[in-house]
Amino acid sequence: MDTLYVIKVGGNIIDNEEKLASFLNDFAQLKGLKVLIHGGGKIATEISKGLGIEAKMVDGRRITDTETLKIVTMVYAGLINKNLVAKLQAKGCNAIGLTGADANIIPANKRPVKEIDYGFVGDVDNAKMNGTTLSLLLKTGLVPILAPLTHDQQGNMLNTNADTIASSIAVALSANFDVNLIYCFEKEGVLDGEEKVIPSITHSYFNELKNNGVVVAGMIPKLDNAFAAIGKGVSSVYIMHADALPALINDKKAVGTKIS
Ligand SMILES: Nc1ncnc2c1ncn2[C@@H]1O[C@H](COP(=O)(O)OP(=O)(O)O)[C@@H](O)[C@H]1O
Ligand SMILES: CC(=O)N[C@@H](CCC(=O)OP(=O)(O)O)C(=O)O
Repeated sequence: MDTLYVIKVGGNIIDNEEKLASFLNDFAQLKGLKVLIHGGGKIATEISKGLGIEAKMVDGRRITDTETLKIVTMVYAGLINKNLVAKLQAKGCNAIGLTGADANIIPANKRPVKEIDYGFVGDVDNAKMNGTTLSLLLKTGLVPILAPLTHDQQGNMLNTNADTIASSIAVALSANFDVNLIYCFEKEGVLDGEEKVIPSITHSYFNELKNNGVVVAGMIPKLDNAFAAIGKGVSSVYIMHADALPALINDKKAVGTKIS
Protein backbone atom coordinates (compact mmCIF):
# COMPACT_ATOMS: atom_id res chain seq x y z
CA MET A 1 0.00 0.00 0.00
CA ASP A 2 1.20 3.52 -0.77
CA THR A 3 1.95 5.82 2.15
CA LEU A 4 -0.40 8.81 2.54
CA TYR A 5 -0.01 11.80 4.85
CA VAL A 6 -3.26 13.32 6.10
CA ILE A 7 -2.25 16.65 7.61
CA LYS A 8 -4.42 19.05 9.58
CA VAL A 9 -3.41 22.66 10.18
CA GLY A 10 -5.19 24.81 12.75
CA GLY A 11 -6.43 28.38 12.83
CA ASN A 12 -3.55 29.79 14.89
CA ILE A 13 -1.09 28.92 12.10
CA ILE A 14 -3.41 30.00 9.26
CA ASP A 15 -3.99 33.36 10.94
CA ASN A 16 -0.25 34.16 11.08
CA GLU A 17 1.25 35.16 7.73
CA GLU A 18 4.81 34.08 8.57
CA LYS A 19 3.88 30.78 10.21
CA LEU A 20 1.48 29.97 7.37
CA ALA A 21 4.09 30.69 4.66
CA SER A 22 6.61 28.45 6.41
CA PHE A 23 4.07 25.64 6.85
CA LEU A 24 2.92 25.82 3.21
CA ASN A 25 6.54 25.70 2.04
CA ASP A 26 7.14 22.52 4.02
CA PHE A 27 3.82 21.01 2.93
CA ALA A 28 4.45 21.79 -0.78
CA GLN A 29 7.88 20.16 -0.60
CA LEU A 30 6.64 16.97 1.04
CA LYS A 31 7.18 14.09 -1.36
CA GLY A 32 4.48 11.49 -1.89
CA LEU A 33 0.73 11.47 -1.45
CA LYS A 34 -0.84 14.05 0.86
CA VAL A 35 -4.16 15.62 1.85
CA LEU A 36 -4.49 18.87 3.80
CA ILE A 37 -7.42 19.66 6.12
CA HIS A 38 -7.53 23.23 7.33
CA GLY A 39 -9.32 24.89 10.22
CA GLY A 40 -9.77 28.62 10.53
CA GLY A 41 -11.98 29.03 13.57
CA LYS A 42 -9.98 32.04 14.75
CA ILE A 43 -10.51 33.91 11.44
CA ALA A 44 -14.25 33.05 11.39
CA THR A 45 -14.54 34.48 14.92
CA GLU A 46 -12.79 37.73 13.91
CA ILE A 47 -14.89 38.16 10.76
CA SER A 48 -18.12 37.40 12.67
CA LYS A 49 -17.17 40.03 15.23
CA GLY A 50 -16.56 42.58 12.47
CA LEU A 51 -20.09 41.85 11.23
CA GLY A 52 -21.53 42.34 14.71
CA ILE A 53 -22.02 38.65 15.55
CA GLU A 54 -20.27 37.35 18.69
CA ALA A 55 -19.04 33.77 18.30
CA LYS A 56 -20.49 31.25 20.77
CA MET A 57 -18.39 28.16 21.49
CA VAL A 58 -19.39 25.18 23.65
CA ASP A 59 -16.80 22.43 24.31
CA GLY A 60 -14.68 23.73 21.45
CA ARG A 61 -17.60 23.62 18.99
CA ARG A 62 -19.15 26.70 17.39
CA ILE A 63 -22.89 27.25 17.84
CA THR A 64 -23.78 27.75 14.19
CA ASP A 65 -27.04 29.65 13.59
CA THR A 66 -28.26 30.64 10.10
CA GLU A 67 -26.14 33.81 9.93
CA THR A 68 -23.05 32.05 11.31
CA LEU A 69 -23.47 29.26 8.75
CA LYS A 70 -23.35 31.88 5.97
CA ILE A 71 -20.18 33.37 7.47
CA VAL A 72 -18.33 30.07 7.99
CA THR A 73 -19.27 28.89 4.50
CA MET A 74 -17.83 32.08 3.01
CA VAL A 75 -14.76 32.09 5.24
CA TYR A 76 -13.80 28.39 5.17
CA ALA A 77 -14.83 27.37 1.62
CA GLY A 78 -14.00 30.75 0.07
CA LEU A 79 -11.48 33.00 1.73
CA ILE A 80 -9.28 30.45 3.48
CA ASN A 81 -9.57 27.43 1.19
CA LYS A 82 -9.00 29.33 -2.06
CA ASN A 83 -6.10 31.36 -0.66
CA LEU A 84 -4.40 28.17 0.52
CA VAL A 85 -4.90 26.64 -2.94
CA ALA A 86 -3.48 29.74 -4.67
CA LYS A 87 -0.46 29.83 -2.37
CA LEU A 88 0.23 26.11 -2.90
CA GLN A 89 -0.18 26.43 -6.67
CA ALA A 90 2.47 29.18 -6.59
CA LYS A 91 4.82 26.68 -4.96
CA GLY A 92 4.24 24.04 -7.64
CA CYS A 93 1.86 21.92 -5.55
CA ASN A 94 -1.17 20.92 -7.65
CA ALA A 95 -3.76 21.68 -4.97
CA ILE A 96 -7.51 21.33 -5.46
CA GLY A 97 -9.79 22.95 -2.87
CA LEU A 98 -12.92 21.15 -1.72
CA THR A 99 -15.59 21.04 0.97
CA GLY A 100 -17.20 17.84 2.25
CA ALA A 101 -20.19 18.51 -0.04
CA ASP A 102 -18.07 18.35 -3.20
CA ALA A 103 -18.35 14.88 -4.75
CA ASN A 104 -20.10 13.85 -1.51
CA ILE A 105 -16.69 13.47 0.13
CA ILE A 106 -18.06 13.96 3.66
CA PRO A 107 -21.74 13.17 4.16
CA ALA A 108 -22.93 14.30 7.58
CA ASN A 109 -26.05 14.69 9.72
CA LYS A 110 -27.11 17.81 11.58
CA ARG A 111 -26.27 17.25 15.23
CA PRO A 112 -29.46 16.29 17.12
CA VAL A 113 -30.56 18.82 19.75
CA LYS A 114 -29.94 17.49 23.28
CA GLU A 115 -28.96 19.81 26.15
CA ILE A 116 -27.40 22.16 23.61
CA ASP A 117 -28.63 23.20 20.19
CA TYR A 118 -25.47 23.53 18.12
CA GLY A 119 -27.48 24.66 15.09
CA PHE A 120 -25.97 23.81 11.70
CA VAL A 121 -23.16 21.63 13.02
CA GLY A 122 -22.57 18.33 11.27
CA ASP A 123 -21.61 14.96 12.70
CA VAL A 124 -19.79 12.99 10.00
CA ASP A 125 -21.82 10.04 8.69
CA ASN A 126 -18.84 7.67 8.96
CA ALA A 127 -20.81 4.67 7.67
CA LYS A 128 -21.39 6.50 4.37
CA MET A 129 -17.85 7.86 4.05
CA ASN A 130 -15.68 6.27 1.47
CA GLY A 131 -12.36 7.39 0.15
CA THR A 132 -13.05 6.64 -3.55
CA THR A 133 -13.10 10.23 -4.84
CA LEU A 134 -10.11 11.35 -2.80
CA SER A 135 -8.19 8.23 -3.89
CA LEU A 136 -8.93 9.02 -7.54
CA LEU A 137 -7.76 12.62 -7.11
CA LEU A 138 -4.58 11.47 -5.35
CA LYS A 139 -3.86 8.96 -8.11
CA THR A 140 -4.05 11.70 -10.75
CA GLY A 141 -1.43 13.71 -8.84
CA LEU A 142 -3.80 16.26 -7.29
CA VAL A 143 -3.44 17.37 -3.68
CA PRO A 144 -6.87 17.75 -2.01
CA ILE A 145 -7.26 20.71 0.38
CA LEU A 146 -10.38 20.30 2.52
CA ALA A 147 -12.36 22.99 4.31
CA PRO A 148 -14.10 22.17 7.62
CA LEU A 149 -17.57 21.96 6.03
CA THR A 150 -19.81 18.97 5.39
CA HIS A 151 -23.38 18.63 4.07
CA ASP A 152 -26.60 17.12 5.41
CA GLN A 153 -27.40 15.22 2.17
CA GLN A 154 -30.62 17.30 1.91
CA GLY A 155 -29.22 20.49 0.46
CA ASN A 156 -27.63 22.22 3.44
CA MET A 157 -24.04 22.91 4.34
CA LEU A 158 -22.94 22.06 7.89
CA ASN A 159 -20.07 23.34 10.00
CA THR A 160 -17.81 20.53 11.26
CA ASN A 161 -14.70 20.67 13.43
CA ALA A 162 -11.57 20.34 11.29
CA ASP A 163 -9.91 17.85 13.69
CA THR A 164 -12.92 15.54 13.33
CA ILE A 165 -12.83 15.83 9.53
CA ALA A 166 -9.11 14.95 9.52
CA SER A 167 -9.75 11.86 11.65
CA SER A 168 -12.71 10.67 9.50
CA ILE A 169 -10.79 11.18 6.25
CA ALA A 170 -7.73 9.38 7.62
CA VAL A 171 -9.91 6.41 8.64
CA ALA A 172 -11.79 6.30 5.29
CA LEU A 173 -8.54 6.41 3.30
CA SER A 174 -6.85 3.75 5.43
CA ALA A 175 -8.75 1.15 3.35
CA ASN A 176 -6.62 2.16 0.34
CA PHE A 177 -3.44 3.66 1.83
CA ASP A 178 -1.01 3.33 4.70
CA VAL A 179 -2.21 6.52 6.43
CA ASN A 180 -0.23 8.75 8.78
CA LEU A 181 -2.37 11.45 10.40
CA ILE A 182 -0.58 14.58 11.63
CA TYR A 183 -2.21 17.38 13.62
CA CYS A 184 -0.10 20.52 13.18
CA PHE A 185 -0.61 23.44 15.56
CA GLU A 186 1.34 26.21 17.32
CA LYS A 187 2.72 24.21 20.30
CA GLU A 188 5.43 21.52 20.41
CA GLY A 189 2.89 18.78 21.17
CA VAL A 190 0.63 17.73 24.02
CA LEU A 191 2.18 19.34 27.12
CA ASP A 192 2.28 17.89 30.63
CA GLY A 193 1.74 19.78 33.91
CA GLU A 194 5.26 21.23 33.64
CA GLU A 195 4.70 22.41 30.06
CA LYS A 196 7.01 19.67 28.73
CA VAL A 197 6.14 17.76 25.55
CA ILE A 198 4.74 14.29 26.15
CA PRO A 199 6.53 12.11 23.55
CA SER A 200 3.94 9.34 23.60
CA ILE A 201 0.44 9.31 25.09
CA THR A 202 -1.83 6.38 25.96
CA HIS A 203 -5.58 6.65 26.41
CA SER A 204 -5.33 6.12 30.16
CA TYR A 205 -2.68 8.85 30.49
CA PHE A 206 -4.95 11.16 28.44
CA ASN A 207 -7.81 10.48 30.89
CA GLU A 208 -5.52 11.22 33.82
CA LEU A 209 -4.37 14.54 32.27
CA LYS A 210 -7.96 15.46 31.49
CA ASN A 211 -9.07 14.73 35.08
CA ASN A 212 -6.15 16.79 36.44
CA GLY A 213 -7.05 19.75 34.21
CA VAL A 214 -3.73 19.58 32.32
CA VAL A 215 -5.41 18.78 29.01
CA VAL A 216 -8.24 21.26 28.48
CA ALA A 217 -10.22 23.15 25.82
CA GLY A 218 -9.51 22.32 22.16
CA MET A 219 -6.94 19.68 23.11
CA ILE A 220 -9.67 17.39 24.48
CA PRO A 221 -11.56 16.94 21.16
CA LYS A 222 -8.21 16.84 19.30
CA LEU A 223 -7.05 13.88 21.40
CA ASP A 224 -10.49 12.20 21.18
CA ASN A 225 -10.25 12.42 17.39
CA ALA A 226 -6.63 11.22 17.42
CA PHE A 227 -7.48 8.12 19.49
CA ALA A 228 -10.54 7.43 17.30
CA ALA A 229 -8.28 7.29 14.21
CA ILE A 230 -5.62 5.06 15.75
CA GLY A 231 -8.30 2.56 16.79
CA LYS A 232 -9.71 2.33 13.25
CA GLY A 233 -6.84 1.43 10.95
CA VAL A 234 -4.71 4.61 10.73
CA SER A 235 -1.02 3.62 11.02
CA SER A 236 0.25 6.56 13.07
CA VAL A 237 -1.09 9.77 14.59
CA TYR A 238 1.02 12.73 15.77
CA ILE A 239 0.12 16.03 17.42
CA MET A 240 2.97 18.49 16.91
CA HIS A 241 4.24 21.94 15.95
CA ALA A 242 3.66 22.86 12.30
CA ASP A 243 7.41 23.58 11.95
CA ALA A 244 8.30 19.97 12.75
CA LEU A 245 6.82 18.49 9.55
CA PRO A 246 10.16 18.02 7.69
CA ALA A 247 11.84 16.66 10.86
CA LEU A 248 9.13 14.02 11.28
CA ILE A 249 8.65 13.00 7.67
CA ASN A 250 12.04 13.55 6.02
CA ASP A 251 14.44 13.07 8.93
CA LYS A 252 12.28 10.49 10.80
CA LYS A 253 12.97 12.31 14.07
CA ALA A 254 10.90 11.83 17.21
CA VAL A 255 8.98 15.11 17.42
CA GLY A 256 5.74 16.15 19.06
CA THR A 257 3.39 13.68 20.70
CA LYS A 258 2.75 10.22 19.25
CA ILE A 259 -0.61 8.62 20.00
CA SER A 260 -0.14 5.09 21.28
N1 LIG B 1 -2.00 19.92 27.61
C1 LIG B 1 -2.06 20.71 26.52
N2 LIG B 1 -1.03 20.74 25.64
C2 LIG B 1 -1.05 21.54 24.56
N3 LIG B 1 -2.08 22.35 24.25
C3 LIG B 1 -3.15 22.37 25.08
C4 LIG B 1 -3.19 21.54 26.23
N4 LIG B 1 -4.38 21.74 26.86
C5 LIG B 1 -5.03 22.66 26.15
N5 LIG B 1 -4.32 23.04 25.07
C6 LIG B 1 -4.78 24.04 24.11
O1 LIG B 1 -5.29 23.38 22.98
C7 LIG B 1 -5.10 24.23 21.85
C8 LIG B 1 -5.19 23.40 20.60
O2 LIG B 1 -6.53 23.14 20.31
P1 LIG B 1 -7.29 23.97 19.16
O3 LIG B 1 -7.27 25.41 19.52
O4 LIG B 1 -8.58 23.31 18.92
O5 LIG B 1 -6.24 23.68 18.02
P2 LIG B 1 -6.17 24.05 16.48
O6 LIG B 1 -5.67 25.44 16.39
O7 LIG B 1 -5.20 23.07 15.96
O8 LIG B 1 -7.55 23.85 15.97
C9 LIG B 1 -3.74 24.85 22.10
O9 LIG B 1 -3.63 26.10 21.47
C10 LIG B 1 -3.69 24.98 23.61
O10 LIG B 1 -4.02 26.27 24.02
C1 LIG C 1 -18.37 22.98 14.54
C2 LIG C 1 -17.10 23.75 14.69
O1 LIG C 1 -16.75 24.13 15.79
N1 LIG C 1 -16.38 23.98 13.59
C3 LIG C 1 -15.16 24.71 13.60
C4 LIG C 1 -14.52 24.57 12.22
C5 LIG C 1 -13.20 25.29 12.11
C6 LIG C 1 -12.10 24.63 12.89
O2 LIG C 1 -12.18 23.50 13.34
O3 LIG C 1 -10.98 25.42 12.99
P1 LIG C 1 -9.68 25.19 13.88
O4 LIG C 1 -9.09 23.88 13.49
O5 LIG C 1 -8.82 26.33 13.52
O6 LIG C 1 -10.12 25.19 15.33
C7 LIG C 1 -15.42 26.20 13.93
O7 LIG C 1 -16.29 26.80 13.29
O8 LIG C 1 -14.65 26.76 14.73
